[in-house]
Amino acid sequence: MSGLSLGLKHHDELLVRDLNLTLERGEIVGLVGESGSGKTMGSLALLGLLPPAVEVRAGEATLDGAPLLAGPGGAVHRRTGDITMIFQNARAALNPTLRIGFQIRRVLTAVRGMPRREAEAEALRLLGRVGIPGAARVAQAYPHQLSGGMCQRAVIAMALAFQPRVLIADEPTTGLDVTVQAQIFDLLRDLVAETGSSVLFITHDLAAVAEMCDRVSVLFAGQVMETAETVELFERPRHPYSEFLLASLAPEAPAPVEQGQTADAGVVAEEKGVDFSLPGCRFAHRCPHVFDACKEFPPMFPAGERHHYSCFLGREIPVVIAARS
Ligand SMILES: Nc1ncnc2c1ncn2[C@@H]1O[C@H](COP(=O)(O)OP(=O)(O)OP(=O)(O)O)[C@@H](O)[C@H]1O
Repeated sequence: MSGLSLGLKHHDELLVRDLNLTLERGEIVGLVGESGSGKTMGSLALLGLLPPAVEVRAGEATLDGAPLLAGPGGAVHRRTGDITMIFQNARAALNPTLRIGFQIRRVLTAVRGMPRREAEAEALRLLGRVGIPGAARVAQAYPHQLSGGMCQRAVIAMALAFQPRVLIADEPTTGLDVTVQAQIFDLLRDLVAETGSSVLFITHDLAAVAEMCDRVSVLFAGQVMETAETVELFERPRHPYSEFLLASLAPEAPAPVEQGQTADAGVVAEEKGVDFSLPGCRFAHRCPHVFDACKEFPPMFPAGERHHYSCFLGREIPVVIAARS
């Protein structure tokens, strides 16, 4: 995905600005950011499922070289199931009036054209594959009869039924207890290794990124602040916002508190103070290093082969900006 910009219809401001994202086969890429930073809208654009008030202003996306999204207007061309998404509240993603097994079987017959008998057996195999004990019994159950963790496993089984090339996992373990969370992480990692699908892992939790992701993009108020391999980001962050997030992860260091914001062990809080109509860096109002250059929108500067960051700090200030200030 390159240069994706999203805006509210009839408004000039951009909700997401110039989002670039690449997923290699079998790779888990994290999109981390606080509530409202645009993680979900960015992925919904790929699915052609943006809410009516939100539109694609610019950007393109391809899937295995084939065009997927061509903005503005954002026409989406994809085969059903090429990209599937799992959400935080798995129970809500399931139809409460239909048995689990039927819901998975329906995908297999409708999307993959499997005969009914074969689909029945495959649905049970998938339920077993995602670690559901007693798959035959669970296939007969309704969603309300399952725990939250079991519902998420069933939703992952349904996602697998599509044989997706890309799985978007939007906060898939929020609300689940830590043991179940760890099991779901293990499951997703195993599935990626097994199927070669790619995962776009959306989260507000940097610790989850450390555990799950090969690479990560850090989003703040619709602007990508930094993108790097996960280890590189943790060891050599270049953006002040990434540094701020990482500092909040360190157990011995009290989280930096800036202008009323608190950070809780790498879990990013909700951002409320951004004026989306201003042209400059969106983190400027919270940045301890803010200077004149930040009135302009910072491009992505390279810090390594797969490491880029959007900040003028430590950079030559472009002549055009120096002249204005
Ligand atoms: N249905 C909608 N119609 C119009 N604007 C929306 C809608 N849903 C979200 N937005 C706006 O789009 C922006 C990005 O929201 P988005 O849901 O993508 O953030 P997010 O990072 O996924 O947050 P969260 O972690 O809370 O899900 C926000 O400014 C939000 O107010």
